[in-house]
Formats: sequence, C-alpha cells, structure tokens
Amino acid sequence: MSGEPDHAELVEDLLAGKHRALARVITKIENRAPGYRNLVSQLHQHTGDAEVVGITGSPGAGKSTLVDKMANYYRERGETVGVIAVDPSSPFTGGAVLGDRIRMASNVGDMDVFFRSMSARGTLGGLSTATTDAVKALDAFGKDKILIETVGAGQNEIDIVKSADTVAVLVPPGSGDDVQMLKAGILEIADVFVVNKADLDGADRTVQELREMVHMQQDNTASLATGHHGAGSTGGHGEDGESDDHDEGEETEHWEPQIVETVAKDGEGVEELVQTLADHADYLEASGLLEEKARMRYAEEIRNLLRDDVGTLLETEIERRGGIEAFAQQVLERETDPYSVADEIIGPLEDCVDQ
Ligand SMILES: Nc1nc2c(ncn2[C@@H]2O[C@H](COP(=O)(O)OP(=O)(O)OP(=O)(O)O)[C@@H](O)[C@H]2O)c(=O)[nH]1
Repeated sequence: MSGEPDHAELVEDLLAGKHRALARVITKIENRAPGYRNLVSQLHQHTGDAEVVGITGSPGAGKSTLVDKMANYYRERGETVGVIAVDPSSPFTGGAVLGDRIRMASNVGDMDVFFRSMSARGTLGGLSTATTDAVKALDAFGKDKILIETVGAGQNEIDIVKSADTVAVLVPPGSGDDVQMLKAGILEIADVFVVNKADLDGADRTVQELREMVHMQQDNTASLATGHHGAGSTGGHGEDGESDDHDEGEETEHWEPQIVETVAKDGEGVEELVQTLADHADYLEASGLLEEKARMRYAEEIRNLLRDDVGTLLETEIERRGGIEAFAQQVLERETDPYSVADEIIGPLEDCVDQ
C-alpha cells in the first residue's frame, strides 16, 4: 500500500538470521504496525520447512517445563528452535513477564532458542492470526522446530494450536473426571497425549483411561469407515511390545493418537516424546496429509483475512454515510428497516465487485 514502509531491509535482516530483526518483525505482527501485511507477504515464500508442534494443556500441567526441556533436547541435536507461548487470558506480552525471563535462563546465551510470549491484550486483532503470522516469521527465519505453547482447551486455544502440524495435549495424572472432561474438543485435535508428572500417583491410571478413550474412538472411527486400524501402539512408556490387533507396521493410512509419559522436571520421557512427534511428522508427510492440512489452513487463513477486510470495508462505508446510529434511528422511526439498510450499504460494494 502506498505510503507504508515496505520493510525490505527488515526482511533481508530476518532472512540473514538476525534475531533482532526477527523480534522486531514479531512485534510489528502483534501490533498490526503499518505495512505488516506486506511484511508477512514477503516472508511467505521462505516458509514451509519448519516442523510446527502445538502443545496445550490445563494451567500447571507442566507445559513450560516440558517445552524448555524439548527445546534443549533439540538444541543438543544441533537443531534451532522457536517457541511462541500464547496465553489468551494474560495481560502480558512480548516476553515482558518475569516468568519468561526465568524460563529463558536455561537457554541464556543460546539464541538458537528464540522465545516469545503473546497474549490477547498485547495483540491487536485475532490472536490466532497473529500466532500464524509469527510462526511464519520463525519459519522464514529458518528455525527447524517451532513450538506453540498454549493454555487450556477453549475454542481460542484450539484455533491457535490448529496452526501446528502436530498437536500434543498434556494430561497430568488425576481423577477419571479429568479425562472425561478432555473429550470435548481436545480428543479430536490431539495427535499425542502426554501424561506429564508421571512421577506422581495415579499416572498409570490416567494412561489406562486415555488408552481406553483412544481405543473407543478408534473403534467408532473404524466402524464408520470400515477402514484399517491404527498404526503403531499406544504403548506409552517403554517397549512393552504391545501392539494392536492389526500388526501392520508399515501402514501409514491412519494415525492413532499415541500416549507418552514424561517427568518434565527431570527431562524423563522427553526423548520418546520427541521421537513420537517425529513419527507423526513422518506419517503426515508419507500420507500426503501434511500438504492437505496446509491447504486447509491457507484456505482458512484467506477466509479469515477476507472476513476482516470486508468487515473493515463495511465499517468504513457506514462511517462515510453518517454512522450506524443514524441508520438505527431511521429504523426506529419506521422510515426503513434493517434489511433495506443492509442492502443499501452493501449494494454499491457488490456493484464494484461485479465490475
Ligand atoms: N512432580 C512433577 N512436577 C512437575 C513436572 N513438570 C512440571 N512440574 C511442576 O508443575 C508446576 C507447573 O509447571 P509449569 O511448567 O509452570 O506448568 P504450565 O502448564 O506451563 O503452567 P501455566 O503456565 O500456568 O499454564 C511447576 O511447579 C513444575 O515444577 C513433573 O514432571 N513432575
């Protein structure tokens, strides 16, 4: 758009691997700074190489601890990592939280783990759009792994983790009720269940309940599709050799949500979790689902952008015509009605589109 900065230099710096540029780009994305759209557009062609993992779970489930351990593990393997911690309810953003500083302590001096927090208050417009854009920035920068950490299981959070290829849901040991609660919404999005705090009593029971839940869901799906059963086992911890009724190791048609136990505070189980996430990434690739998911995400992204744009266009048009209150007053006085007003406002815009 004319008059807006094109940020060419900033993009160049980001692509050259300068972390300061990356941080500035994400701030511009959060603030919807002038020219940010153009900025994200320029980044797009450089994206598509990162493995994006979403990690969600209730407050206190151990997400931060686990994400830190995972980031360190990836680093030790020589991979670069970006972390975006999204908290839809927090008033803080931009890594300004003391907790974030503390969290980063384990990675001090190691800029190959880039950490950033985002919150609803710090982000103009939709948090899930901002998260998607921030992931693009990290991807274009060249981060190998991008971890999106988000609290809870509300619709907001589900939308946010949807920008990941693989989703891990943390389920700390607890009563059966907790697992029951998970069913709404979470079951559908979990590729891997992580029973963190496996050192606590009740972990085995939680694993067992999750296993039953996953099997029940698989049976339902199977009876609907009369397709194959899942590949792999829900063996969770260790190599107990347990495999499913259908022992077809090569099968890539279907993914059965896996269950992994971890003790994040000691780093236990992190290796197995990382391997399971990699297995899921391989499955997505081999089955063609990776592309399919990306296509669906882009369609959704375009739809959201258009919805926002059309909304803004309409708001501008309404203001230009004297504001919504004036129309409402006319409706109140029975001079017109809401349908006619809507037609009157959208009519000329439709004509423009028809041209
Ligand atoms: N016993 C035990 N405690 C753990 C484990 N992992 C994390 N914790 C503790 O659980 C508490 C919460 O951990 P966090 O990593 O802050 O949890 P979170 O899910 O990020 O929490 P929010 O940021 O509030 O959503 C901390 O006191 C951790 O030390 C574990 O494997 N076992």
